[in-house]
Amino acid sequence: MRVLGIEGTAWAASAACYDDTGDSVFIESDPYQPDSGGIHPREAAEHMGEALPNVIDSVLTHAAETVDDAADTATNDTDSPNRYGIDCVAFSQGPGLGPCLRTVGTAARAAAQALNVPLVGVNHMVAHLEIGRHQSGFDSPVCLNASGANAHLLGYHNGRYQVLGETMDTGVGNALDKFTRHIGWEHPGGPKVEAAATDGELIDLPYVVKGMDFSFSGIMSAAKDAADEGEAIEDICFSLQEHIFGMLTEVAERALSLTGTDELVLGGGVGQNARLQSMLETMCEERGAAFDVPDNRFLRDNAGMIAVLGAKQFAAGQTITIEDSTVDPNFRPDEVAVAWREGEQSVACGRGGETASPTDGATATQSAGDRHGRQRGAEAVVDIIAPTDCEYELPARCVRKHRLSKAYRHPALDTTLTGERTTAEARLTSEARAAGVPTPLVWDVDRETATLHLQHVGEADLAERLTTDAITTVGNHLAAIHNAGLVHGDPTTRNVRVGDRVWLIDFGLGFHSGHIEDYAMDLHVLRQSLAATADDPAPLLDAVSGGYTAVGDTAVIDRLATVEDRGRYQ
Ligand SMILES: C[C@@H](O)[C@H](NC(=O)OP(=O)(O)OC[C@H]1O[C@@H](n2cnc3c(N)ncnc32)[C@H](O)[C@@H]1O)C(=O)O
Ligand SMILES: [Fe+2]
Repeated sequence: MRVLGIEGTAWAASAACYDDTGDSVFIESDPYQPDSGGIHPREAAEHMGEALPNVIDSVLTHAAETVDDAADTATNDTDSPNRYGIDCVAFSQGPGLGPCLRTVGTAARAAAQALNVPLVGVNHMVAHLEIGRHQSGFDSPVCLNASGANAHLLGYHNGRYQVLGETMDTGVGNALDKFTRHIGWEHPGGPKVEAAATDGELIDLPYVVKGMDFSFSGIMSAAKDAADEGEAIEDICFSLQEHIFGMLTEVAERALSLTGTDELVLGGGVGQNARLQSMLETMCEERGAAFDVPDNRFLRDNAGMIAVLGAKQFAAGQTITIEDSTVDPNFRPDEVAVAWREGEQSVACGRGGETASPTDGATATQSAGDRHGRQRGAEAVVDIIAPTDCEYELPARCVRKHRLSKAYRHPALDTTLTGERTTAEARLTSEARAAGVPTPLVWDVDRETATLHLQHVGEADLAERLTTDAITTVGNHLAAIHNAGLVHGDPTTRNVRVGDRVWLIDFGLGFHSGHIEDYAMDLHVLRQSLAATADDPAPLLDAVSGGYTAVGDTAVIDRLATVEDRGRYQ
């Protein structure tokens, strides 16, 4: 099969021919370079209008020259529209800049009609991740897309690419580009930040992770302010990379931990960054997970990824009529019916929990959910310990939680984060308990070694025993802590323990707040973890709202709708 792919969502006017015999991809691209500032949508669309016909022509010329390789469909008649051996035209239907997308849509319709072949509409974000899965051969990986206008973690579950986590404001590339524009550098800024970062030293910038979601607006303002105040640009660039890529690597690790999968692929233009690649590689190595990055030509915007996914969609019968081929600037990846993977394994197939062998001193008396003495989460190692295995006397059922130092992170940032989170966890765990919510008693906290001694609670993680009753209780508990001005920060199904009661644990990302936006984010993080891992999420999602409303403020539920509907492509 041969597919003509067409891309042009923002800056790359690109066409490609994918031939599944031999898995070959021929790409021809013509980038738009703004004279000054960032991408101007109208100028970019004009560029698409001029450049697309040329790149399509080059690709068709290549297709005609190599048509013998696709002899099954081609004819030798030089007047036949099928002399290129093309079976369908696939194009980026969204997301992207409206004026650019409309130009691409027009070019794709014209090409499909001229070649007399069907049209396939491709979601650009799904294409960024499918190319990684295609090239790696992984079964059901977590996919980190780090592109210009977006940043998110996706995994296949219940017939869709579910969003495990995403930016709550700007895309990662756009965040870097906004900073470089502020200091007067030409677009695109990402590669220039990478080059400048080689000589930098760490300065303090905001680091914002909320469950598996994250935000870049605070860090961008802080970086611009630092530049205005005369900080060395190399230091800002270095620190931007350490913070932003550290955040992305951390949430990727959380997603691996939550889903239980051990495969990660990277996609998107920012994925070309060597520091981001090495952080992810180190993180995966530490966990024993497999990591794969496609070649640069498939990371930045390109029509090759559109043609490869187009071929999969075509084979699954996903062609569209001209009438249905309107473009969608806000096309979300989780709107796509992933027909080409029907019946395949979910990303959450391994979510039975992470375990490692017990260490010396671990007791053999664990409850059902703790199959071994040691649990390794995304952040910490938790050992169930005997009362005698400590310098001071402990009650019988105890855990020692040690936050691990992460080799992928800058050492100074690592020390700050592990220390702050250890202290926050001790404080907020106790405060939530005082607000009437079951949480472990805190026996001791040592910020220096990032270690806590906590009461052992519950029998299993909620992830292993998802019931509407338990979720309703989690809704009650979240409302109760919010009523007390506390935010959990990471209430996924791995941070709730169930047994005789329902316990909230792991307040390491918790903080004090009176803002309903922060409360709504807690509910969003919980809902996202359910939607991405539960077999039948609908009743569980209802239980979150039901439980919350029974105890808390309905304004938070209203805000949740806004948070989840928010257009996040900037
Ligand atoms: C919707 C679509 O138009 C958009 N595509 C897009 O923005 O182009 P993409 O090629 O995926 O990513 C471009 C971004 O990638 C950044 N970038 C490129 N090389 C980089 C590098 N070495 N380090 C950091 N950022 C880099 C650029 O600065 C720019 O912000 C998207 O996928 O979000
Ligand atoms: Fe892109």
